[in-house]
Amino acid sequence: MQRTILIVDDEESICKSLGNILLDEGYDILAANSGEEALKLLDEELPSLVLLDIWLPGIDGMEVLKTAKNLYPKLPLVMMSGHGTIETAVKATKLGAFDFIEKPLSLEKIILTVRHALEMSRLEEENLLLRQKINQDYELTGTSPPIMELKEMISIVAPTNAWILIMGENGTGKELVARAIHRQSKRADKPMIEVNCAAIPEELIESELFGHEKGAFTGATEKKRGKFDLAHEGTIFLDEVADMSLKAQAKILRILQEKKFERVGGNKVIQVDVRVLAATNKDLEKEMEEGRFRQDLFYRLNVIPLMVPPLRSRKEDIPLLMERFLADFALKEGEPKKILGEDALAILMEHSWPGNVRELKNFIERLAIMTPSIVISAHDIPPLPKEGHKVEPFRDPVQDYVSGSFREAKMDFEKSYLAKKLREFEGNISKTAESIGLERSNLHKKIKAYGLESKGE
Ligand SMILES: Nc1ncnc2c1ncn2[C@@H]1O[C@H](COP(=O)(O)OP(=O)(O)OP(=O)(O)O)[C@@H](O)[C@H]1O
Repeated sequence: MQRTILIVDDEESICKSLGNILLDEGYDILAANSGEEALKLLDEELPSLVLLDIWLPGIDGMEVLKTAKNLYPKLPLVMMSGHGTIETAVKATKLGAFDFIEKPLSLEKIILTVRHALEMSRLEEENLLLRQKINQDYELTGTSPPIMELKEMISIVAPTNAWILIMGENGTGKELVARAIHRQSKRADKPMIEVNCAAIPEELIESELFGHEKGAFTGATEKKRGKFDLAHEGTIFLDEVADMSLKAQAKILRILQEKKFERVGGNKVIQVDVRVLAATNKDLEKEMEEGRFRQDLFYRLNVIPLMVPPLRSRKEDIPLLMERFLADFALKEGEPKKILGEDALAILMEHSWPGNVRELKNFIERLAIMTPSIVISAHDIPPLPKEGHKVEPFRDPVQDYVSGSFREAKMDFEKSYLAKKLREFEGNISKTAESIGLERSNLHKKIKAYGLESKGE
């Protein structure tokens, strides 16, 4: 693409000689001899870069810089001055100038700076477009009440720095939720680093998370930064957090509490500022009860819980999701988008999708590949498994009680509530009783009645 450079200098001869050199380099050139003229040309011609003298009659270079940065924040401006002091250079940089070149001008330096500035601005533009594309890929599709509620919650909690535990069955979109939170947070410009906790071997956990120095162990052929280090000022996303060994959980807990660590084989303490998001498809209450998940880690991570609903509880989203997956697939393959016939849709709406959105997405991709015609009809759909749901890690309490009596439901709720509260206070009956506003003796009776005796008492 042809780039236009605006040269602003009150000395006609500088405009001319600079202009000729840059013209030879293949750029289009505009010139202005005053600040007023420069601002007018900026408005009319939208150049790609400005070379701007500081000393100008009327509106001076610094003022032009300020106004231009205000109106066109992405425009690179390179300041030039014959009486340059460090202070003016610092001031110009603070106002957003790309660079500062002293007069007499070195032609080599000018050419290099111009190339560098234009390359930077091209990369910034490209980066922006890529980010927009990625954000689209990570958009949470759906307009059902549970998804709207989830989106609303995300918009409330994302801008805070709160730690969030995202729960839900496999394939419901927990990772998308984590990305949405990061994107809507104040840390959006910094990285979100994902850690698949289930995939890291226990013996490598420290080196993965904290990094290592060269030669720290056999195979450590070079220094490596850890995930926490890479996520500094950004977000770390601990996926499958319940699939770590207890030993690994203890290690993670320590760093989450102290927010500092040492690289393996190093002795420098590294301090990090990270926001932690975690996700799991397991029922952590049960995992804790059965001793597979540390309570202290649970309380540390679960500052705000978010539940991603299974697809079967928001079937009205299925048509929209299908449309999106068909469109994404067509774009990826460079083929025309296929259309799902009414009869085909009716069959797919019937299915319970135990693998949730991931299963639906894979199924739609397969259908798009296998169906030769543009319209996908009922006879193109292979038989769907008629199974009941997989064992669900999360219960919907209301669903569970529709067949029982009110009394049973109330007792069951009371029992889980008390068990949870007792766990929170590590089995201490006095503290639990005080916290929930119940007489100690009364709590004792209930603990006995529900068989909730804790080991400590
Ligand atoms: N609401 C949604 N809109 C669009 N795509 C979605 C939505 N929910 C999930 N997906 C897609 O479904 C797939 C699974 O989503 P994701 O990986 O976020 O699920 P998950 O809950 O983290 O799964 P797992 O527990 O197995 O790690 C991804 O390809 C994702 O893009």
